[in-house]
Amino acid sequence: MRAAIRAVAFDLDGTLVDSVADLMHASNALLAELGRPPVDLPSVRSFVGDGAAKLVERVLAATGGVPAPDEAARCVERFLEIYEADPSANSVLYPGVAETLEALAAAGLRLGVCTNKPMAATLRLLDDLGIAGRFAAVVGGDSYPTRKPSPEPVLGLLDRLGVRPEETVFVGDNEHDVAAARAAGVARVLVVPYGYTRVPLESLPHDGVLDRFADLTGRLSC
Ligand SMILES: O=C(O)COP(=O)(O)O
Ligand SMILES: [Mg+2]
Repeated sequence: MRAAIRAVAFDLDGTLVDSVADLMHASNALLAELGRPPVDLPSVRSFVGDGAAKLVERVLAATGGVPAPDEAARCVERFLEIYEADPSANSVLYPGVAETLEALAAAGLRLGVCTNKPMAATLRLLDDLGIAGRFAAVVGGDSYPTRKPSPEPVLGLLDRLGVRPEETVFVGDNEHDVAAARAAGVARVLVVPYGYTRVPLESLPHDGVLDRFADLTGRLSC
């Protein structure tokens, strides 16, 4: 018999929040300080998903090249300083997210976030958008030695939520979410079609596409 679903784990960027405008803003503030040209929204969108250090590396590669490791590390630090100061000025929840989280929490489900975004910026963003209180646990890209597509942060999140993988549905937007959740052994992996995926969703081993985020409430029973 299949275990009943007791928890839902969510990816953040591209799944719950359209955050790319603020990531672009922080990237361009860094580039201006370096005397480099700005990057545009579609480029930044394609750079998101592997955490802040990779995002900055891709931004630098696209605007004149990646500097030596020390200098690149300073760029990541400066980017985070700028981004963490205001990660939500132009970021919005996708349609249906606030209502659906409220309905799931009211139904007694344990909700969690597993993102590759560093924790400090993640907590500030969730707080600014008014949904921090919905989550019983949050795991960021710097919470464990590895990030998604490793299953480690997913398993860490489930541990903090006090649920087993077979009692959990994971909702994400890209190939790292599907790989990490599958490797963690969750009951079901659902994907949203509006996020920042770099590969076609139909090529990924997920269990279904949520055409509307609100459809999630109907997809949690067997
Ligand atoms: O790459 C990031 O910083 C965040 O990405 P995620 O929330 O989609 O995991
Ligand atoms: Mg994502």
